[in-house]
Amino acid sequence: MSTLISTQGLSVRHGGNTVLSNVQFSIARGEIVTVVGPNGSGKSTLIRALIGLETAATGKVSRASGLSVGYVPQKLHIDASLPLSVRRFLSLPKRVSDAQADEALERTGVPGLGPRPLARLSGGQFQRVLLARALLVNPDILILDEPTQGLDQPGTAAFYKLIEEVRSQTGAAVLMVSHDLHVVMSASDRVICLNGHVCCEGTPKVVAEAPEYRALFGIGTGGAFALYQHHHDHGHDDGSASQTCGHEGHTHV
Ligand SMILES: Nc1ncnc2c1ncn2[C@@H]1O[C@H](COP(=O)(O)OP(=O)(O)OP(=O)(O)O)[C@@H](O)[C@H]1O
Repeated sequence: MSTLISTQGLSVRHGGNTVLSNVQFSIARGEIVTVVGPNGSGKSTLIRALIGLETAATGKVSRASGLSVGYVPQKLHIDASLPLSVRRFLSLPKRVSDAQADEALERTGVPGLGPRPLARLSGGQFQRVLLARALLVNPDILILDEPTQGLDQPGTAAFYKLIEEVRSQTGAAVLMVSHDLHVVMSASDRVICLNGHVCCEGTPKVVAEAPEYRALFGIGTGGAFALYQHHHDHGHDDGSASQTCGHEGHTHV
């Protein structure tokens, strides 16, 4: 398996706070990996570090040479008065032909939106346009930070189906941050549960059964209460080392 991006002992600080500590991460061609974790657990920071938007305090990030990344950020505020059409937006920052733009919009299920003002799209249409723009760089890896934010359940399910289609058509790896736990569990090859460090990771099944995951997300008998009292002295089925999982009073999502 060829690794596209990896980190070795990555720590990131914001001000005096260590937001990520000692993260080992890697993603290979064609994999769908999802990062889950409570609010403020460092998910966006990890994503941003992977694409070079955050500086490592310790450790490092390695990217395959010539890697093409299609990135959909968590937030993109579009001024409602900005007279920017979908078509023009798709040509930022790099110009694309009408044929390429049409194909990308077709592929993401929103054909014909080109002339529409970007600021007046629905949430679901906007996410699909963002995905179309990310696909235009012919990515080796698509990185999506909470791509279904604000979408209803059918919209969310349709979006993940689309992501899977893109993966099977292009072979691109997909790295997502998500709060849609149920969908994550069915749509990902691998799940990483983050809480300032990697609490647990593995196949969706392994993670769903991991005590750290269940505690963080309030699943099972202990629920949210277990957040404050559970222990992490256990081994993992996948042979990875035991980890300690510190909590700073996060509530579950
Ligand atoms: N630029 C910054 N300056 C200072 N602190 C920051 C900055 N960016 C993030 N942080 C802090 O780092 C921590 C992790 O933030 P991050 O956005 O990575 O979390 P997250 O897991 O993506 O959260 P959410 O689920 O709420 O989107 C938070 O405590 C946040 O306040």
